[in-house]
Amino acid sequence: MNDRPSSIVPPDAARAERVGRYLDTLTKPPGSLGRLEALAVTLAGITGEDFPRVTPPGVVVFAADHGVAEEGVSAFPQAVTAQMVANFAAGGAAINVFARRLEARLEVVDVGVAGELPQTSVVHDKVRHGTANLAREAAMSRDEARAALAVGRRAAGRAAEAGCRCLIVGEMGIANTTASTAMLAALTGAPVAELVGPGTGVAGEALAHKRAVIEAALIERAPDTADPLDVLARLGGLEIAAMAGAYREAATRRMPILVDGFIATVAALTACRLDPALRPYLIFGHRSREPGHARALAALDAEPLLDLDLRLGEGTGPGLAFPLLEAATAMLAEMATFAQAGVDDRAER
Ligand SMILES: O=C(O)c1ccc[n+]([C@@H]2O[C@H](COP(=O)([O-])O)[C@@H](O)[C@H]2O)c1
Ligand SMILES: Cc1cc2nc[nH]c2cc1C
Repeated sequence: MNDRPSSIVPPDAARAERVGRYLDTLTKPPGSLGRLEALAVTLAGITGEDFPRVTPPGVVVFAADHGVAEEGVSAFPQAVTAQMVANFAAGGAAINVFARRLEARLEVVDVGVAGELPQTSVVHDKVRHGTANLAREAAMSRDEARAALAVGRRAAGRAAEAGCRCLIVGEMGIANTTASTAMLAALTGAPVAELVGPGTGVAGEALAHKRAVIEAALIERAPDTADPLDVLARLGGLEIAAMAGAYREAATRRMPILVDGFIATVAALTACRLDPALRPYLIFGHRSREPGHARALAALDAEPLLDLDLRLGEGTGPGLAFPLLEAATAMLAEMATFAQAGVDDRAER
């Protein structure tokens, strides 16, 4: 647990309740817009506004490399992390496409890519050139984990200062499903066999090898499972730490946070273990195909908005779910009440 008091205030429960009552005055049978109504209530509580605004959204993609890639745990080579950062910078990745449709502010942050990146449109906030191989030694030191958390806090702070009203957090890091699976096993006690999955597409013997690498690392790194920073440092990733830091900063600023898939949810679980006050600020964008995601969501008692068989990362699930948040706020702000529209409500019948 965190040794400092939380900087996150609880959502405004009284306002959320008032908005819930107001929803029942709008021209629809009470509750008939289902989870969209729950979303509107949640957003009112988070923002402290009767008519919350979520536009423009800010998308931050954290990129970092993983030493454990040398164990052959990914279907793609480590160089793809830097190559995809170049693709993000050029505007050609899936998240670029979705962010443009949302008119989102998009920032790509190098928190730990191996090698130097030339792109000027990328925020260079590198803590180290990729983690160490967690199969052989701790992925990083506690100080490096803290530094990566701070990278995330700064990025969320920039999004807020730029006027963003909702934070979408994505990641890019070859082999980060190995780190995330190891962290999730440590944080929940679930067997690796239940959590491990294909990531970018490993199958058959390669998947059995990935499982064995993670199981051995859990024994050899022996993290203190009650200490989330220890789990992060020994088994985690720089982008995973940065995501956790970004969530915390956004919650401190009362911004709703849309969480992506497997890696993003493991980062969210880590951040909630560091500070449980974060949890009400998290809205889960989608259920990933990665098998461990179900367990990570269950650990957070989370029900995601979409289930589209995605397993990409980058913030793409939230990029697709964001229009639901917009619809929830527009419904609240623009629908007529029974009185305004001259529609009989049940009480008058
Ligand atoms: O978000 C997810 O649920 C997700 C599931 C599987 C893979 N990914 C992405 O794929 C990469 C990690 O896969 P791997 O096989 O290299 O560990 C990393 O860049 C993630 O963004 C993402
Ligand atoms: C091509 C590619 C794109 C990605 N985006 C997020 N993770 C990724 C992994 C790969 C391999």
